[in-house]
Amino acid sequence: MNFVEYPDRDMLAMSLADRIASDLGAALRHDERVTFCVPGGTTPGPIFDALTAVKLDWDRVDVVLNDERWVPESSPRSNTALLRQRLLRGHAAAATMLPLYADTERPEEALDALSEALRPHLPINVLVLGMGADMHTASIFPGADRLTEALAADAPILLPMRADAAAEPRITITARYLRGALSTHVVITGAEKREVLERARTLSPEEAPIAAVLADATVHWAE
Ligand SMILES: O=C(O)[C@H](O)[C@@H](O)[C@H](O)[C@H](O)COP(=O)(O)O
Repeated sequence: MNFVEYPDRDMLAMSLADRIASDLGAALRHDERVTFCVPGGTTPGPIFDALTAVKLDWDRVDVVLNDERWVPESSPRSNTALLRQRLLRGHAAAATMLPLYADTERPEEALDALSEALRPHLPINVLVLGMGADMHTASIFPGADRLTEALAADAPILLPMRADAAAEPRITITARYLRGALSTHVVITGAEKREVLERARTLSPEEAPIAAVLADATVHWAE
């Protein structure tokens, strides 16, 4: 694991956006289409804002979320809506969003269709992940109902996930396919998450799901 510390959150957002742009640019030189997988939640907004100003062949980039809350796009908790509002704008408006939500009551009903839509876009070229203070990443939560399956070496691409810490059912890319990414950046802010991340390094993925992806990751942190 590499750890990079920034003087403040603005610097983190600008520097990480540069780094992501350079990873995407390198991938675009090799591949006709490139998969860029990003977190929802509150941390990545400023990084998305910075990326919208970057000139790239965005029309060859497919963007997909790490995970989604099973809520319609009209909900303030929709990560899909966050992507539309903060990432798919400016230059990045030319990118294609791969769906991680469908208008069904339960994620189980849409699982096969969403998995098949994602399959041709794997492996992920550039992966950005967040982490919760409980050490979850994507929607792989400690204590979640399908945690062991989501961490398994033979896991499917996507799994539905329910956990006490998650307000609604979720759908998540499993650890196997997150670990398959060609470049991985974890973005965290604040003193608490830094301590939590250090502790996670000493724990198993069952206890600390973020530990499943740290080996090849660069962690980006600002107070
Ligand atoms: O849908 C989500 O919530 C995310 O994809 C999730 O994995 C997120 O990255 C962490 O929960 C951190 O969230 P914050 O950035 O809001 O702390």
